[in-house]
Amino acid sequence: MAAFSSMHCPPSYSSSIYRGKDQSFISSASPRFSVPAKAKVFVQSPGNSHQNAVLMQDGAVATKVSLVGKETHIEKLERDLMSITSLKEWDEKAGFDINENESTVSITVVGASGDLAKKKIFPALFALYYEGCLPKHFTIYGYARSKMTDTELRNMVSKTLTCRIDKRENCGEKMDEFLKRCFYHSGQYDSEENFALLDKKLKEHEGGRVSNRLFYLSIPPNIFINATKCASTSASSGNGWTRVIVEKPFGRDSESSAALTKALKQYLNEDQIFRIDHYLGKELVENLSVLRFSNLIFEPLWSRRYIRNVQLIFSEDFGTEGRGGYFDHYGIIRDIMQNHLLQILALFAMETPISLDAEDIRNEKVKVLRSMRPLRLEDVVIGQYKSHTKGGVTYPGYTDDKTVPKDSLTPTFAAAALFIDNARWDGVPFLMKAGKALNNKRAEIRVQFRHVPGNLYNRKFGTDLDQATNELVIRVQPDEAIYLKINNKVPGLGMRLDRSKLNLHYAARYSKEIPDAYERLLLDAIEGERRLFIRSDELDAAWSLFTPVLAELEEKKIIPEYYPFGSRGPVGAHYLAAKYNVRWGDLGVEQSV
Ligand SMILES: NC(=O)C1=CN([C@@H]2O[C@H](COP(=O)(O)OP(=O)(O)OC[C@H]3O[C@@H](n4cnc5c(N)ncnc54)[C@H](OP(=O)(O)O)[C@@H]3O)[C@@H](O)[C@H]2O)C=CC1
Ligand SMILES: O=C1O[C@H](COP(=O)(O)O)[C@@H](O)[C@H](O)[C@H]1O
Repeated sequence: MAAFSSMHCPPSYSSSIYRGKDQSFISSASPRFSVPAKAKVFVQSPGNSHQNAVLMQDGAVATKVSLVGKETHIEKLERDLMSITSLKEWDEKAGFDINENESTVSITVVGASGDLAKKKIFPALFALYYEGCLPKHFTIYGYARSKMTDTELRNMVSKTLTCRIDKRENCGEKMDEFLKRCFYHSGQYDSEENFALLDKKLKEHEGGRVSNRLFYLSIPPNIFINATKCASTSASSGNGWTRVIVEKPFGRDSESSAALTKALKQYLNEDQIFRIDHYLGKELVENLSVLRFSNLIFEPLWSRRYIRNVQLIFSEDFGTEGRGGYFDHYGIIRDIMQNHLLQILALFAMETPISLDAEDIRNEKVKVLRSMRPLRLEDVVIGQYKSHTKGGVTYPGYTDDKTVPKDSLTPTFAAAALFIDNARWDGVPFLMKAGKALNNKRAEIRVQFRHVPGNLYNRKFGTDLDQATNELVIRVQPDEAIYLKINNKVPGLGMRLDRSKLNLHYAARYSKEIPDAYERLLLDAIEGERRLFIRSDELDAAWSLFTPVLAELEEKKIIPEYYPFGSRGPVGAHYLAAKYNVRWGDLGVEQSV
């Protein structure tokens, strides 16, 4: 059967076959098949009246699936292969064996000695292993310049691995098994020879099987291109797929991003590039589309007709902590808004995609981004945290970080008002707020609905109608929840109203621990599922919204509003919201639910 199928790690769309374009069907199972690069078509579901064909593009599985008989979709397929109705027959005709014993996946973490690798990537890979989501034959290689033996890597990695709260059974044993599959190769990021040596080692582990290779570039952006070049020229798979996960930042403006894309495409096809935005892998971000498109009650309200404003809020209660050198070159707008918050906005605001196919979803996201007005300077407020002493403890200011220039104007906080000029969202402010060293850590989406016209109960709310507005809150983290604030009669003989919450609190509703975003994204990359990765045109559209204002902020040397470490951030954010008749929803007294 399929190399990576497992009862424990269903892909996002597993066990469902759903309708795509022109009555075509998209099979969830398809991306799980590891098919050699030369394959053109693969027909599955023998005996099923909806025979599915999976088109291959440059060695990657594209989930465009057609009903047999729909000539428009199958014209391009090779006729002799069209008649194939079983895996066995495919193997015989195509001359490949895709039995799971015959294929491998090698995952190379480039920059394995770094912060992200330790904090997120290795733990996510272990979680996938624990859940039985990695293929039978897999090998993990750490690659970096630091000198380390396999044992030293294993020691380093072992300190970062944790067991799930709800799944501790055999966890220690599983860790040992996992660590035995981890190896290390020391090399320079710009050395084809060093990557060729890695290739040799990978081949030894692959033992002549079809080799699929995933490179995770967990390195500073200035070395992305060299590492891609070397990995692609000296360590690509000869008979399977090769994919590269690229971490953000994808440039620092339209021009540098386009240059990065161009350079990457010298060595890789777009289909091989997996630009990661880990917010897309977060449970509640993934759930956004489910909430909208599989509940009748939300989609009809999802427009300027009923929604007054949308707020996308990110805050952290710690500073740049050791990442000041990186951060100072980028700032909060590039670090959080241009990617994480904008991606959420696009998913939130997009039209219904034709299907759940990656390209259909990404097409809709691009349309939203292209319908947006570039951000204007007058719609942005920036801030920077300064040192603050509280309870006898002194918290450092941003420029106290030794890697940050003393006169840095880099924003660690920003608020912005964005607009989508399309029929659905015309005039609705989308407010973003992102900051470090604030009073709490959270990420949420707040949807404030319009006032009820001619509300019979207006008198009960006094003059502040905002108090009575319905608000839908999607709390992405921490303590995931979706709740809707409604007006309700307080039980009793009188007529007193209060605001109550219809509350879906994940910890109370689901006993299962929520997987880390990196787990989902790594699994998707292994399976060739691109839905949660950023396509180059999305990236271009995202940069064109922010590039002009970023340039203006820098050219005009706009001074950020200073705010104390641990505070609620600059007051300018309130004025910006007030300009559009909005009040930030996170500032009211709101008990955690
Ligand atoms: N850390 C995080 O929380 C997040 C990081 N990212 C992105 O992920 C990527 C990796 O991040 P992170 O792990 O923090 O990065 P690190 O700064 O920890 O760098 C990773 C590794 O790259 C090597 N390296 C560092 N600087 C240089 C340099 N100037 N020249 C050559 N090699 C260098 C080092 O390995 P060695 O010296 O052994 O070769 C280091 O261990 C970056 O692109 C970052 O922007 C994205 C989101 C969050
Ligand atoms: O991409 C980034 O994200 C982290 C926040 O991620 P989270 O999953 O912990 O919310 C942020 O700290 C970092 O500055 C940024 O580069």
